[in-house]
Amino acid sequence: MSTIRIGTRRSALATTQAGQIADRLRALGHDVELVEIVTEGDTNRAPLAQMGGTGVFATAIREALLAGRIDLTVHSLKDLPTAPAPGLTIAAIPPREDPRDVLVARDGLTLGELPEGAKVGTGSPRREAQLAALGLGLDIRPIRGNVDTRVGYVRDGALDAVVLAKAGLSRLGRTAEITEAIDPVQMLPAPGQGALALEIRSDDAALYDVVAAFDDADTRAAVTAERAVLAALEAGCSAPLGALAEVSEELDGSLEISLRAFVGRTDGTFDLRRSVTGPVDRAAQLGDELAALLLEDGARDAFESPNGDPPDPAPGGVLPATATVTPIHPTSAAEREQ
Ligand SMILES: NCc1[nH]cc(CCC(=O)O)c1CC(=O)O
Repeated sequence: MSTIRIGTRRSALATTQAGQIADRLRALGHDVELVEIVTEGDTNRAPLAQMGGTGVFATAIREALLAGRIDLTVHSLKDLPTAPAPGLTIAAIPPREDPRDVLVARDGLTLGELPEGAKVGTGSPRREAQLAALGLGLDIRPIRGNVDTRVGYVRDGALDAVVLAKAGLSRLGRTAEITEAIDPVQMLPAPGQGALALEIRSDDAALYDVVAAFDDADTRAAVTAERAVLAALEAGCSAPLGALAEVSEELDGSLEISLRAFVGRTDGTFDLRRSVTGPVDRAAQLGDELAALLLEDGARDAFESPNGDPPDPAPGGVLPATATVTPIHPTSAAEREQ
């Protein structure tokens, strides 16, 4: 097989994730080359929520895939829109890292030890809403930037703490800076957090056969359930929504998913948490059922700001339960943007 070109963003996290997959492919005897792709999310420093919604990071990379400039890309699944990309296939979802959010605080402090009024940085409405719901009187500050920049705000004293995904820190070898792994009872992660998605062109059957071996069925089932909640609520990646599915083995040997979700308001005035359980082969339906429960109990209110502004619409759609190889359907750039 010819050289496998892996497209990656320039950030430390993106190149590390792509590099780890490159290493695994090389260990199987393949030639691999990393190709850097610049995305709008990398060049525009505006808050992501203001930058045209879902898929800021994914769009440019997917265009490079469809154009044949690269053969494979490694997405952070939580940054990937739920709408399927015509002509592309998620060939593998490898075993997930710890999906939890973590606190990096000054002086080794935990959430409970932070003083009232402590400045906590996050650019995520989901994290902001769940921090606010704790009722600790924290002063939540909007921040953006890569992992190094965000941790830097604590190190240089600008902030008392920041909240980050544990998976990002562990992939960068920086777990020593974590001062608390936040219990999902307090903070549910983003759908797909800690998982990677390996995407290829749908007609690249040879590469599919190589990459599909990296797929982990339990992780795929879990993130399918989580992303179904996101899609059914038409929430988009910047909504104050958290979801976590955990797969466990029952006494009879069958595999069960336990799925929890949160929707809230960033000011903490709305906080709704519900859960469902069921067999792994019903992952997507469980997500739909949980979304229906949340809607029944007023989830729509969470996505409307207190001044009554309607939420940003986002396209629906769920990740396929199993990857399929389908021929490319030519699509316009406008359709791919969705
Ligand atoms: N939105 C940025 C982003 N995308 C994926 C990760 C971390 C790794 C992961 O969740 O897979 C991060 C950093 C963070 O949220 O702290």
